[in-house]
Amino acid sequence: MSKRVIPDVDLSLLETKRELVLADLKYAIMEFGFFYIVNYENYLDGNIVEALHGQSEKFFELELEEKNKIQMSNSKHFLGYNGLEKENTGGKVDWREQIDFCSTDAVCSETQTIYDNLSGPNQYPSSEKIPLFKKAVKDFFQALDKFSITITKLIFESLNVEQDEYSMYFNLEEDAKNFNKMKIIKYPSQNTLKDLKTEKLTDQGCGAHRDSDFLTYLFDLSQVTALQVQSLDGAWIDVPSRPQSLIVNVGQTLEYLTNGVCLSSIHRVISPKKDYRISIPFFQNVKISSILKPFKMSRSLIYERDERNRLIDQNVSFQFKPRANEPIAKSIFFNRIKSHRDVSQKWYPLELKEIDEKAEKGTKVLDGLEENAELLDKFRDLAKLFGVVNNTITLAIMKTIADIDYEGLLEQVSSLSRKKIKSKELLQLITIWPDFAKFHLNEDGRIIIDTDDASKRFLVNSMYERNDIFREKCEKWYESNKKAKDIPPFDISLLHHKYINSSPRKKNKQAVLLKTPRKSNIELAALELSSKSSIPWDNDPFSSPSKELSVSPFNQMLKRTITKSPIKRPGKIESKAVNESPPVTPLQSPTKIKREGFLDSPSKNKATGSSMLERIRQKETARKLSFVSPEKKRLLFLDSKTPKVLAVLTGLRPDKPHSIEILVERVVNSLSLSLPISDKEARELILNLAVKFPETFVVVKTKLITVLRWKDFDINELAENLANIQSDGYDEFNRI
Ligand SMILES: O=C(O)CCC(=O)C(=O)O
Ligand SMILES: [Fe+2]
Repeated sequence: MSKRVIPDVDLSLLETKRELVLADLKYAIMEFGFFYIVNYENYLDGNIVEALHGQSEKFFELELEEKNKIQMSNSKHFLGYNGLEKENTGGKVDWREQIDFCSTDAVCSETQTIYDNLSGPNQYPSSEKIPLFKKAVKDFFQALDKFSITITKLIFESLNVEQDEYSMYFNLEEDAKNFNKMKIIKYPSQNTLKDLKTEKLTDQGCGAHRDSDFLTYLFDLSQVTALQVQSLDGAWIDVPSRPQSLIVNVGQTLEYLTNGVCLSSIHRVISPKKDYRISIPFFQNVKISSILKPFKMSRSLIYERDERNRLIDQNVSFQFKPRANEPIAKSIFFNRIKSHRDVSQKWYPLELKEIDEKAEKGTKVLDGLEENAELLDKFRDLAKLFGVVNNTITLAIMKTIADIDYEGLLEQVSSLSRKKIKSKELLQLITIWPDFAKFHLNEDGRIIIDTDDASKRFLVNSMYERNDIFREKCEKWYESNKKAKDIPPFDISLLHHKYINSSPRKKNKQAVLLKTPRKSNIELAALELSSKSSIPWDNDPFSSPSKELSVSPFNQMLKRTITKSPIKRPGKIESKAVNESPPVTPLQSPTKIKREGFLDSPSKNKATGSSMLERIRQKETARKLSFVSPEKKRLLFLDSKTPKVLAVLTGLRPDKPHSIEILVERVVNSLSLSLPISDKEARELILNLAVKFPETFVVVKTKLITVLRWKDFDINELAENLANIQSDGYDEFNRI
């Protein structure tokens, strides 16, 4: 994982291979939040950037006294120069000097609120000392204001967000002014810093943080690598300086607007060892009067987001959350107040006092927002856990009419999450969403989930929406309990109460047990397998004859076994590509076994009217249906991966032919984090789409190249159909 490299987006391919560029972009913003833009000459004049770099060298060579003439504290707009030791991140000094500019410059709109002070006149160094500096800055802004809009349009195109939806956040016309910012930064080398002989010295060039803007474009012409980004598993990976390429990273505003689909990654700068480094980040913002509201993202993107989020390590903080119904300017403004105390003391003493007082009261001020970081972190974990629980119960109720045993659920969820989930955490979910599933106590005093009730709530179609509903509920709970230290777990003594009330119902429940399974076994097996989607192909349970379908937890459930296998110790995220299947835990309530015995009695069941003979027949049919040949199992296993491949294709243009080889690469890359698969497997999956969905996909083979073409499709519709299609058409590949 830590060896993974930051992806490239090659703009020279935009004219000829637009869909490839869009797919690269989508992959980069969703899986990394960081990427290089290469070959951008047609869209951005590299000379402008080089000119500014040259002027920046000259500026930093000026005497400190000269630089301090334009120090930031002169400006109530937070614009100007800051020398060393003026900025902190995470309570430590950032060893860098820098000058801040804004693109709106003197175009200062009428000041209606205090936040409008974010725009104002820039401060430039004396034109006698460096005559070309001001022009270089202005040219840079002009070029980047325009370039950033080009990239913005591509980003939204790659995510299928229509211009109508996002145009309110930007001035999209040519040469329109947006509120963008820029810094020119110099990081002294560790060697020179040593001479300072200060106790505060560390190698922190800039502490770990996430940018709160929309997108950041970083020019790093010194060619000194110092920037690092944290990958999903928490490892720091270098973002090397590369000639003729610029680094772009997703800010929290884009992450928020896309409902977490885009990833805003944590990054930091380590002071360079020998040589100083100059970098120029351009911070693109949305209109600062905007009140942000996330776009409705497509289901397939939400699915990909959730799959990715399952891999995120604990350290990555909760999603950025702007103040409800307040302009983004307020957040940016309070950020500035917090970061630049000397400016605030002079220009905004009351606001600074207010922030300090709040901080003292124990409420952390995060990104200028008044937030309870610890609680938000808990929600982040809880949202991940909910995803797993939601998935598990949904699949379980499709496979069984038996009640789900709480302890079994806990073990199952632990094994799928690859860490020990505490009962408390599961009960916290119920606090947040009490009606999510009905929990009861059974005759033995064990907690069970009433599957009858759950099946009404858990329609598989709404599985993704449930994750979103949960997030909304978290937000609501958080809004009214911001000061809470923790989320209280649901009080199980209340369950007892419920059981007594609902005990007459229990009798009917037994009748329900006679129902035949709600789904065909084929469908069930496919669903079951999709729950194992994070197991790499090499670990395919069907590749080795010794690993039978019965290893699956859900199959165990079907077999009504009560054997409990030990929980595997949770591994670190690095161990994602495990060499074995997750441990097996039965979900079914042990009490169910008793009921089966009861139901096997010769009497006719009152509720369903089925005789013992009928029940034996039903059982026999179910047994026959549950026999699946190893080849069929393999095909079903493949089917379980098809929705993911479809999700990747939704990011590409439907009206054009796509080379199979390029698609293979795309699928393998896009799924590399959530579902590592081989080229061979990806090819098989892609080609098979034309067999499975001949109405939608067609494979065309020419002498030189094999391509896939397809009509625009609804991923949910295809995924649903998938379960109904018999998986026996694979040898048709040979005919292609
Ligand atoms: O200078 C760099 O490489 C990164 C700077 C940065 O992340 C920032 O200022 O937000
Ligand atoms: Fe940054």
